[in-house]
Order: sequence, then structure tokens, then C-alpha cells
Amino acid sequence: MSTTPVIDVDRLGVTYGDFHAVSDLSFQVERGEFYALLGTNGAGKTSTLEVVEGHRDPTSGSVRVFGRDPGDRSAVRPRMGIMLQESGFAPDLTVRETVRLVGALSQRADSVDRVLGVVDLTRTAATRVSQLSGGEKRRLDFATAVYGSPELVVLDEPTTGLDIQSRDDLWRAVDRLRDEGATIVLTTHYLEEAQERADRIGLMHQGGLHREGTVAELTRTLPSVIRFSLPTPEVAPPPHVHRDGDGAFVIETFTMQRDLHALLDWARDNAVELGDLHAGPTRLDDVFRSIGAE
Ligand SMILES: Nc1ncnc2c1ncn2[C@@H]1O[C@H](COP(=O)(O)OP(=O)(O)OP(=O)(O)O)[C@@H](O)[C@H]1O
Repeated sequence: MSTTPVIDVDRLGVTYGDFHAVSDLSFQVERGEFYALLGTNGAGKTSTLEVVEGHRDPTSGSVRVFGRDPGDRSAVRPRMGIMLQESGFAPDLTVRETVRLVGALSQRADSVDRVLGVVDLTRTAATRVSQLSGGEKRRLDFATAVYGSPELVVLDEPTTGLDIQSRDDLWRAVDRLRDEGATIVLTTHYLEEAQERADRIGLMHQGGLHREGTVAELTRTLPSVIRFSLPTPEVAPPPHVHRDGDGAFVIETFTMQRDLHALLDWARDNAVELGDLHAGPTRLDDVFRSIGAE
């Protein structure tokens, strides 16, 4: 079996004029992996994905998709489905015509009705693209990306503008593709979506890869957090506690069990009822916030 990564980004640089949007960026995505490329605004994610998608040439370095130059569209595009942030479908075509057209261009075999069913657009099949709601347009974008169940699916902020039910439907469809062995690349600003699903995360900042690893690897270096409120302002909080911006009391700890026991003992000894008690591991949000602080 081939061990060639599905995506191999090697010392990629993308410049706009003399502005370096992406510099010396390297990462690989393996077959069957769910890789989330996350980052601060303007970090260079879209510029990177545009090269992966074959929409932009690198200024320096190289990108290989299935071992090929992504500019070699006839070799790469039949194996890759792309959900762009903005698709720009012809406004006068109906939903069905759009799926049929993009499906034919993909050179993958599928049924238009099946794909419309997957994204719950069967009832809107005869509606023109110009008349779709924002969420329906996003679902149409997704439909064209997953037509023919491609081996690689690139999802650029797929759930922006979708309601909860549509999000759940989308992730269910992605899960089914993964069960079939598809490789998924995701960018999103909804960190919990990446935290729940990604095998690995590449965290971009200012054009480079700031960190890379599993969620556990990325969060391990930061303390876990215990949060609670106190019933009345007269109660003095226990020692080693600070307040966050919302006024909640916070304990940051690498020894969660011991500190949680100590807090509960303190509450019992002082006959204090802790409110809104929450104890949990560091979240990806905290890793993000730590970027700016470094
Ligand atoms: N065509 C362009 N011409 C000039 N500058 C550009 C162009 N496209 C992007 N940039 C700049 O390059 C940087 C990286 O942009 P890019 O869209 O790749 O970031 P991003 O990580 O996708 O950001 P966001 O999360 O905000 O969508 C930004 O500072 C952006 O302003």
C-alpha cells in the first residue's frame, strides 16, 4: 500500500506583492486522516488551501496532492471535492442543474437525487440558486463537494451560516465519508467542531505553522481549569483563586483531582454552596488565546 501523503506541503510560500501571507509552511495529511487547519484571522489558511486546490501557484516551495502537482487538474480534481467559502454558482441555474453540472465536471459517478437527499435539498431541487437562503446555498456548496464521494474533501468554513440541524446533517455526511476512508481537511473558526473531530490540528499564525498535533498534544501544555461562583460577596474565596473577566472564580491547575478535592473540602468546612461549578481540561480556545500572549 502506498505511503505517499494525500497532501504534502513543503516549505510553501505565498506572497501578494511584497506581503508574505504564507512563509516556509510544511505539513502533511495522511490517507484517511481528518486534519483541521486552524488559525487566527489572516493567518494564511485560505491562501494555503487555494494552492492545495490548484487555484493558486505557490510563490516558493511545493505542494503535492496524491503525489501530483495540484495544478494538474485532470489528475487531481476527480479525486478531490472542494467546499469553498464562496462558490459563485450561476444564479439562474436550479439546484438540481447545479449539482448535475458540477457533478459532471467532477468526473465522479453519483446520483443527483442521492446527493440532494444527503443535504436535504430535495424539496428545493427546482429552485434557482439566486433564490436560496444563505444556509441552503451552503448546503448546495457541500453537495457539490461530496458528489461522487471523493477520496479527499476540503471544507473551508463549511458550517458558517448553518443552523444547528444543518450542521448536524453536514457532520453526519462527513462521518459517512470518513467511514468510507475519505481524507478530510477542514478550516473553521468553530473550534469545538475541530476539537471534537480532528485527528490532528495545524495551528497557523502569521503565515506559519505555530503548533501541530492532536487535541491532547496541543492542550497538554496548558493547565486545566476549575470555575465556580460564590453565593454572596461576603464569602472570602479560598487561596490561590483568581477572577476571570465574567467575575467567576478560577483555579488553573496541572493537578486537577487534588485541587478539586481541596476546593470541595474548603466549601464543606466553610458551609459554602459553590455555584456554577465546572471543572475540565483546557480547551482549544485556551490554546488560541495563548498564541497572542506568547
Ligand atoms: N489577493 C490578495 N492580495 C493581497 N493580500 C491578500 C490577498 N489574499 C489574502 N491576502 C492577505 O494575506 C493574509 C492571509 O490571508 P488568508 O485569507 O490566507 O488568511 P486566513 O487565515 O484564511 O484568514 P481568515 O481566517 O480571516 O479567513 C491576510 O493578511 C490577507 O489580507
